[in-house]
Amino acid sequence: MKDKPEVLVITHRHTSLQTILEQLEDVGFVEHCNVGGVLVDDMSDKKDYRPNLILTTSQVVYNMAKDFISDDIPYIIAKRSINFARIKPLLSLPKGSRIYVVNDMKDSAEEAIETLLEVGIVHDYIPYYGQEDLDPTVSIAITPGEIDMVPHLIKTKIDIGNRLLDMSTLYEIYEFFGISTFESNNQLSAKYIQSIISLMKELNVEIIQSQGLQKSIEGIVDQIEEGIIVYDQCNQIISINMQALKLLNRSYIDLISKDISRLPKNFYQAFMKVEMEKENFIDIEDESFYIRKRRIFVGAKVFATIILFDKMNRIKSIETEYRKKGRKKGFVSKHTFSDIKTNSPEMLSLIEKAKKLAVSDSTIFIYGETGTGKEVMAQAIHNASDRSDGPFVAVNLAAIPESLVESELFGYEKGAFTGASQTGNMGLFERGHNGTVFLDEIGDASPIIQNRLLRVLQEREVQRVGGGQPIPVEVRIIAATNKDLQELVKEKKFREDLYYRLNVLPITLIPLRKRKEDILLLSELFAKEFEEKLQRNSLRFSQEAIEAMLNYDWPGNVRELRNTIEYLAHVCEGEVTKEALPATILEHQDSSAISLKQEEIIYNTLDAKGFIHDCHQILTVLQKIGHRGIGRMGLLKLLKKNNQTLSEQKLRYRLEILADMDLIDVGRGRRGTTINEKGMNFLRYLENKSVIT
Ligand SMILES: Nc1ncnc2c1ncn2[C@@H]1O[C@H](COP(=O)(O)OP(=O)(O)OP(=O)(O)O)[C@@H](O)[C@H]1O
Repeated sequence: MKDKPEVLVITHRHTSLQTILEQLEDVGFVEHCNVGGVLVDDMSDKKDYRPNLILTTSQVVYNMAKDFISDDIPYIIAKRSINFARIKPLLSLPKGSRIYVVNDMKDSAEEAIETLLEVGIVHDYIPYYGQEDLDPTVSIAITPGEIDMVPHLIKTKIDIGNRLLDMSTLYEIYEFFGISTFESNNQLSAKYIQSIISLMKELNVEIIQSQGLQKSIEGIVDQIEEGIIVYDQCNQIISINMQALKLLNRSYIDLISKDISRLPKNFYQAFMKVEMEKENFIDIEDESFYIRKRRIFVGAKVFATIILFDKMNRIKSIETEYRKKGRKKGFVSKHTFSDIKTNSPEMLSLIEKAKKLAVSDSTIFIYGETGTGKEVMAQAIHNASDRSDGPFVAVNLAAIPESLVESELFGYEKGAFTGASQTGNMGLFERGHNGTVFLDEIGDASPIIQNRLLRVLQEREVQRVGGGQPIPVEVRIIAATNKDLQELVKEKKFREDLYYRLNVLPITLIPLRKRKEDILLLSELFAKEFEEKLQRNSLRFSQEAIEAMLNYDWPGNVRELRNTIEYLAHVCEGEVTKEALPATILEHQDSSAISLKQEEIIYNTLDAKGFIHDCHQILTVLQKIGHRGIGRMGLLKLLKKNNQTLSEQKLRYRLEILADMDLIDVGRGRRGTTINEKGMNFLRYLENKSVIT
């Protein structure tokens, strides 16, 4: 069995620790993680604390614990809420009383006051944490579990018990480990709603409302953007959020604690007839709605029902936005391996490897920083494979909203909802049949998407929304990401089993800063492209501009370089000076990197033009001639003797470049051309570089 991740709870007080551990057990969290606890005062440097997550009750406690735990362990500071079941005595206190709130530390006493105020129990609170001076006019004290600390003189002592982790903290912990809070064996939501119910039972609803207690309960459901209604097994509405009230055009008082049949008739009928756990699309009063209904179980017993609903046009506008962002590419791939321009030996050997992998049918996993050409590579692989006649379907997983995943990836049956096409709609996997599906930004897939993808990869079939037979799909998967998936797996944010299914044939693209030779090559290529597009004069990069571009890190890689050149093609006439470069490049000159040697810059410039070999020959001849110098025709002859056949025009152009770079001095009249000191240094550099033959 796989080891469960570990959570270490660190508190100051024993009772808090006990309460939190019990609560984590109650909500079923211990099924997912091993939970341990320690009092901060008991921590020792003899022990090696290495949990996956630390949960502490305050920043102060975390700071105290820091001596014994490594900085890189993530931590959550718990927000704690009052135990609703224990607050009854507070409701009968005279309004505006002066009350001590007693706790072991100033921070925790103040936090308890804040919580009391937040839930609407408003009095004149004074934090008490053991001060000597007592205010004789105060006769009431409230404490969350520290009854022994309450001064003897205080007449009325109310212990509201230890505070519980509030829902947002519980959600944060679940989210950290990528545990879906809606999984059927997960009782978090159920327990949460159960606590609301027991509160409702125990307290008179009117008192709660007058005290504003419901505020914190709704606070949570209100954060959800869809309409949400929760009703219990007696059909009583126990929670309803703002969005639902807006969609139903009703007020809170109209519906809370009322029978579910009190909802507007059309909605009530629609909610009752929709299928559980399915995407349902229904027309209500000329408007299409998306409805999803699910039961919450405690053990095997149905405990409550949640309805999530929203207008289709809001979902559609999310969809439109998504289509704009994620699906603009269509189903064809235009790039081939020859579009991947590079002079980098590592990239060239990577391309050779990719060509070999292309012919296999296995899943390919491309890792690379943003803009390094992952999609270009994926398209090239597709076009070099046996599937090149089939479709290439690109899916950007970071762009698909959760509510659309199912229908986008797997399609839907005809009539699944109003406005759906009569023939139904194919999902992206079906569209990719006999071709390639490119899953871009796979590292951004939510746990739910990850689950569904895993199922498709395992079973190689999809089922459309709205039922029907499973449809076999024959696709090759190429996945890509710029995230460290292994790290995400370690952090439990990415399913390990999915990772291994994807990471069959890995390819890692090299960032531009690690293949500086490509900066000039690609700059020249992009310059040509934009010169033609914009009908501009050809761009020439000054030596200083080149140096600055080589010294820049290009975090957006090839895409950033391309955008930069497009910008330069617009703003520069002819020469690109250093000053013309975008501010980001000038501001982020990587001063920590050893700036490139001058020879290296010259080399890169000549290499980008494909002139290295010719210039090497020219400089060698000039070196032999020495300071006497030689005219162009004489040089041409000597080069010919060395089997170097250049036309006069080509030689003239190369000499111009060498002179521009200040490697040779071109004599006027009878004085010939000579190599200068800088040229000699460069020649030595070339000779040391083994690539020159
Ligand atoms: N070697 C290359 N030669 C020419 N153009 C390239 C090369 N690599 C990338 N490009 C161009 O750079 C841009 C970014 O490439 P692409 O979209 O494939 O990157 P990506 O790694 O998929 O980016 P992201 O992670 O942001 O999705 C595109 O315009 C692409 O054509």
